[in-house]
Amino acid sequence: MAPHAEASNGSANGCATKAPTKDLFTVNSPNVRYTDDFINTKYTYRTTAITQNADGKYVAAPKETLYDFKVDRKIPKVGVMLVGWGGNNGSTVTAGIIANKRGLVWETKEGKQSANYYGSVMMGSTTKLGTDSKTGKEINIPFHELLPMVHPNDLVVGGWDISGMNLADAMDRAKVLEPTLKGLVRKEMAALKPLPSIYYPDFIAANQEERADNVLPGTKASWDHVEQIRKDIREFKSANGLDKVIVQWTANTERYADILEGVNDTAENLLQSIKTGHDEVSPSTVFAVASILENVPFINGSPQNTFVPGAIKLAEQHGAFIGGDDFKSGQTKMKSALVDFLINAGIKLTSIASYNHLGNNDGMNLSSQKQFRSKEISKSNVVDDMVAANTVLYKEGEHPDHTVVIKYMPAVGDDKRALDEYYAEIFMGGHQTISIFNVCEDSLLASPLIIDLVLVAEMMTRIQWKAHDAEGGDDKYSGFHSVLSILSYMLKAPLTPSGTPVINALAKQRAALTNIFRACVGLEPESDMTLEHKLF
Ligand SMILES: NC(=O)c1ccc[n+]([C@@H]2O[C@H](COP(=O)([O-])OP(=O)(O)OC[C@H]3O[C@@H](n4cnc5c(N)ncnc54)[C@H](O)[C@@H]3O)[C@@H](O)[C@H]2O)c1
Ligand SMILES: O=P([O-])([O-])O[C@@H]1[C@@H](O)[C@H](O)[C@@H](O)[C@H](O)[C@@H]1O
Repeated sequence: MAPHAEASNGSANGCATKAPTKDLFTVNSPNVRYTDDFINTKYTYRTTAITQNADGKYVAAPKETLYDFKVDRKIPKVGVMLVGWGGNNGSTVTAGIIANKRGLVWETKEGKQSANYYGSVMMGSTTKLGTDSKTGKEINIPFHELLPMVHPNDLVVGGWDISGMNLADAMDRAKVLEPTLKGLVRKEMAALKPLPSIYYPDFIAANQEERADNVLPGTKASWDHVEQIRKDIREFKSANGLDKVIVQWTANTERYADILEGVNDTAENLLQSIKTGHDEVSPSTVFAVASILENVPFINGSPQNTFVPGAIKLAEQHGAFIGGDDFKSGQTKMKSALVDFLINAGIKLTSIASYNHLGNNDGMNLSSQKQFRSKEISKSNVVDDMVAANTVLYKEGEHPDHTVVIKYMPAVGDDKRALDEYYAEIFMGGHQTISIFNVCEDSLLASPLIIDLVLVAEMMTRIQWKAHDAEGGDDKYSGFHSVLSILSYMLKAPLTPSGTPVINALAKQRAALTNIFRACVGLEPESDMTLEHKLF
């Protein structure tokens, strides 16, 4: 097995498709039917339709839409190919999966530390299944058990990097993990070497050039690059006996690409622009196009506008999944929860100052203005929906002052220092000032998100839906829309289907993820009304 494709878990090319694992629960309902291969549900989606009558008064009417969902229970053998595999996130998540797979325990100054998946919603959190019919107590289950999901220990990891450093040396370069842990995974990591990648210098900071020693010929888009990446994906899948591959961008933040009519505005123009080597097509867009043409999900963990209109249209034409943008790991995750809380508590946030400094290579790349601008955009838009939803506090177009500052300070390495000040108006002219000092070990916060994005994106490839009707054959089923907005909980700037709203409020994002998964097994959304504890 080629080293670059060597499974991080050393898995043999055994049986690619596993039988359904033992389920933690079954749903007892006339609307849910289990077969060996599928969970079939008839689901009533209940919403409230609003109209406005002549005198401007709203009229709210309950609305029901019937869907059939079908979930493939067979858990496939899945590989993830990381673009930027040799980076801090890529090397850290790879070592983390190996450590969990082997159940490693290592010495630290605080004593023994066991491998875990803390920070992963799928692997580290629980969700309420329901209420015990005898005791009335909440029954919570691991989120991962809600649907038949891939286990991250079984993921095969590979990928590309413009730096040819093997993953053991890259792990040392990253300076994220404890030496004792690194020693336990070094041998396996040393056998993992990133595939050569495409490098278009104009899209990332000039300070990245010194590590670019593992690059394919050509410094701007070419169809050879698309074909090589497609070939890499096919070979990785075959060499590891995989059923599926997910590609994820965790490479450097690129500058925004200009949206140009005739260049990247349609799928056809984008494909033609790659063929003619247009210099406004970025490496991340080339990876997205190659993944779409291979029909493997592509997720963008960085803030640049990888998904130019032509790339989105291409994904829709091919029914391929795309998701992004920019892992929501620390400062912004906190912001999307705190702003939601403050505004929904009726507190008028008037100013948000977000500063951070960090000393890793990501920070060095972001010290270049054009790359910082990509990050500033993704970190700034996260409050828009919450502000716009509260017309009591904010007039049309009114919003809090919001500034984002990022500085590169090598000394602190990957341990980013985030300082935030939230300033708000409260009752009768009072003010509230909230200051937060948040040391984020960036790659240890981002790595579980990389895993969640893979697990959820892969699960979505096994969920189909159709409008419920009496006959409705298998051929009527479809996949979810190509743009996987369900991934938004893990992302700063959620990509949504054209014309649909962007939801940044963290609690709403998690509720959407939870309740869509519940619908797929025929369960109602969790409303937290607990009327059983109020009406008796
Ligand atoms: N908490 C976090 O770490 C976090 C949060 C949100 C977003 N991100 C984003 O994730 C990305 C990775 O973060 P990181 O800390 O691992 O950065 P990093 O700089 O350590 O790793 C990026 C890797 O990408 C490689 N690379 C650059 N261009 C490439 C190309 N065209 N093809 C293949 N490889 C390429 C670099 O050689 C490097 O190894 C960055 O864009 C960052 O902004 C990180
Ligand atoms: O997710 P978050 O902590 O808000 O944002 C982080 C930024 O604050 C940091 O400067 C950057 O280097 C990371 O890539 C990440 O984007």
